[in-house]
Amino acid sequence: MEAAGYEKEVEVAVRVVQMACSLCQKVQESLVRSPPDLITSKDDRSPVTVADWGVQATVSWVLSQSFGSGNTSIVAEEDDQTLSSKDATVLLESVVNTVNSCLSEAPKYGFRAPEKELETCEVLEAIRSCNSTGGSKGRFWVLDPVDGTLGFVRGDQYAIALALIEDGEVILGILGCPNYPMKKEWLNYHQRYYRLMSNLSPPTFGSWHKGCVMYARKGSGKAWMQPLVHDVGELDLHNNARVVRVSSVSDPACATFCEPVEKANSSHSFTAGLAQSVGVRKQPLRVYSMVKYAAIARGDAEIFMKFARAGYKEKIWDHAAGVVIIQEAGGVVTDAGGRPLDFSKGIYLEGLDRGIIACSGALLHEKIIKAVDASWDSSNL
Ligand SMILES: Nc1ncnc2c1ncn2[C@@H]1O[C@H](COP(=O)(O)OS(=O)(=O)O)[C@@H](OP(=O)(O)O)[C@H]1O
Ligand SMILES: [Mg+2]
Ligand SMILES: [Mg+2]
Ligand SMILES: [Mg+2]
Repeated sequence: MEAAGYEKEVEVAVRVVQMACSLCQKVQESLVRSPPDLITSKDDRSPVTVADWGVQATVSWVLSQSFGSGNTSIVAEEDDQTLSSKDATVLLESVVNTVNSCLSEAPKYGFRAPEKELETCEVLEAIRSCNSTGGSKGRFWVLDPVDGTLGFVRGDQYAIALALIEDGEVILGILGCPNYPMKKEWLNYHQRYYRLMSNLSPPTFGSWHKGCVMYARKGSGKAWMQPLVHDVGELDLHNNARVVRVSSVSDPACATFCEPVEKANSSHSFTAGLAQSVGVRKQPLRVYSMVKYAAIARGDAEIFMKFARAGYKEKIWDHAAGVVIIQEAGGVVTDAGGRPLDFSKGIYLEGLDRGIIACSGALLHEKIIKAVDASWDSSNL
């Protein structure tokens, strides 16, 4: 990434996301092998795991160390409520161990490890301190420690998403995609491999570069991708990252659209109607997490649509990193009314018109927006 400010922020953020990817790979490996007292449910019945809390604590601790705790404001998905309750001692112990094991490897990622292992109260404090509520003034980080937790617990795709917002604008976005290989052709190999995982214990697990980290700075006109790394020598952003670009396909007949796996998160029937009306012929690519944004940014798919049920309010951590990466890779992201997503109104994307549409180019985007208008009134959304 060329020198134009935010060098330290980019370096630190990419490296801490790399570190978080490694944490998640280890937890996912243990979940797939021996399910699961490391998973629990939140009040809305969505899953949360040792990895969600572990990543949040680790990223919070590293950002505070790197920029000073007084200068580090973080909006993040998880809180410490469940973990602090009396009957969560085993879970909490597991989170603390996971965080300490991850931080002991900090030097591999160019950070200083803590002088001694973090105490339970320090881990809880690191999680709790991510309590910014965002807004239109000043600087804050936005973190989704594990996006697509459902995919994560199912041994499938998930992402670690970190963004920096200043005065309501997303300035940096980093997406760690531990199961999304540098080349999409490697995906099949990976999926076959994972299905076998519960019976096999391959000695090389974790040592092959089966994931990637993507990142972009607003206004740079470039988005980058780096393989997952396991040593400080491989971290060099100049030598070990390559520019990614959106697809040049603009004919809907040749385009692929992606959407959430779960019908509960986005109406599959509505998007199927839209796809048909604009002439998209291929089957939708249903992928967990912000890996969908990564897929558009690097040209593996052309369209991403999400239409949540009425009343659901999208959260900023589910989109901030992905939006800037797609935009800098040459794509377009708006709500269904064609307006930019507004990250300046707190933790929710307030005022979002119906749904989210991300496309590799303006032509496809315009077609989808028109199709939404044409079919919205007869939809049940
Ligand atoms: N009802 C409803 N509608 C829409 N969106 C919801 C809903 N409930 C949750 N969420 C948020 O969706 C995030 C996961 O989105 P995905 O695109 O990965 O969905 S899916 O799992 O592929 O179906 C998921 O992110 P994580 O919690 O980080 O996994 C949630 O923030
Ligand atoms: Mg969640
Ligand atoms: Mg999420
Ligand atoms: Mg999450």
